[in-house]
Amino acid sequence: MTAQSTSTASGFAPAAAAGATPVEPFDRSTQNEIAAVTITPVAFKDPPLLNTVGVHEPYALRAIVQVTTRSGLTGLGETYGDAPHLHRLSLAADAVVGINVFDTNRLRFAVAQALTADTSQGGHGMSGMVTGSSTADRVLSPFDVAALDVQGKILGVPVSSLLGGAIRPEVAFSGYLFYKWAGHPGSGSDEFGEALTPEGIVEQARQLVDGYGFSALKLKGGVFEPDQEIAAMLALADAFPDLGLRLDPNAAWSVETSLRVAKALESSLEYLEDPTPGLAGMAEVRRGTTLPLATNMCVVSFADVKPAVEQGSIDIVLSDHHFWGGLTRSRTLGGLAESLDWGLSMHSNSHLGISLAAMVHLASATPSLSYACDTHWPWKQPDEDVVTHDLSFVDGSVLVPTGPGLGVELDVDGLAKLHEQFLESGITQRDDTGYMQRFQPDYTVASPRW
Ligand SMILES: O=C([O-])C(=O)C[C@H](O)[C@@H](O)C(=O)[O-]
Ligand SMILES: [Mg+2]
Repeated sequence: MTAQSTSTASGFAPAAAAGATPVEPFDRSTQNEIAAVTITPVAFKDPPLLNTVGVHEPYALRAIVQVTTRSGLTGLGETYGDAPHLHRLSLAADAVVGINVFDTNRLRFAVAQALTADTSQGGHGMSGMVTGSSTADRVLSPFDVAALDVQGKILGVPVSSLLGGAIRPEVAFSGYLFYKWAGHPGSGSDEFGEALTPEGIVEQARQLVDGYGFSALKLKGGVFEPDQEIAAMLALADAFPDLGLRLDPNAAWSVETSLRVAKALESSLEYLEDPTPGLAGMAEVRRGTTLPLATNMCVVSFADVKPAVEQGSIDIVLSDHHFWGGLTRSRTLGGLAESLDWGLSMHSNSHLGISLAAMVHLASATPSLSYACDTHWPWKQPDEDVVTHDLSFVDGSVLVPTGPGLGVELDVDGLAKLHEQFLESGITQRDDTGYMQRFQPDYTVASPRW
């Protein structure tokens, strides 16, 4: 998908324009205007990771956004690859042509305006585990990241410098543990093997800690009876007494069950993530436990912040530049967390190297970040990516790239291969539930389930 045009930028969205007078960008050079946008959907291999809505399909989808200026510089962004999201990205791609890459406010309003007539539903790339986040912010995100990548290349500085400067030279990540089948049905065992018991989870944790040196671990729960997940967390606490532990059932529990689990794990976790659905339910759980409550489900956009504060729903918000409007707006979230005295952590979906680089730059330049960031990285095949880079995990952390922009280079062959894989996969929209039902036809989703 390519949008190429010489038209000028779209105007400001009416709501955003109220009280604001559009001015000429400081950089009048047309050389830094966006001349073309290319959107390439890709698919990469993903193991059968279980969660409360089903199981990951054999391929995870992403879309790679390339933004090229009139001077021929290209910036990269990465986002979800579901069909409705691809459609919205293409609407936005047309709208951003002609905008100067330094004018990220204008990018935001052009994207919002391009989506006003869009009536397509769904396709948010999260298989139902994040609801209510802002569609415009999701679509904006890869354009914002790509614009910052180009800005960095023009100025010869890393993206972290454009976000206020790295205040830490490396970013700590948390290993992401999943219950999983040995392999996708019919394809034998993968290199991680089965993890369906507390012992299996401890063994998986050992693999991740040995391979990456993580200092924190998060278990994706909401898969088995809460007592089994409590047992898994206690076994992890026993095996890894020095690591920060988190449990995230993606709102699979009632308030009552959440309080029971919180009591059992009160001295073993650094936080409990989204035990129960909704701001009110979270607030009720929070009143009954001393365990900090974190979320990437009930506070997922700026509109959620005020009611969450009013109701006292959370202690920690998980940022994620993919649904908080890119790196520029994620900085705003960092500032809000700081002033609200919320802890700040970072959420992750299955992702490739562009997103890893963006996460590292953002985390390095976010003073209020108070926890190791989630990453799905270990579940990706090392030979599948769309960029070349020297990002690697040492003692659970990734060094912040110091080269211009994101510090990653497009791997044209890698991109072509993963695009081909996307076409061959036949997957057009993430559907963990539908995939699960192919093997367990009576499987249903419930929130809360227990
Ligand atoms: O923290 C979370 O809620 C997630 O990471 C949601 C993800 O979608 C994860 O559960 C997954 O991919 O199965
Ligand atoms: Mg979560």
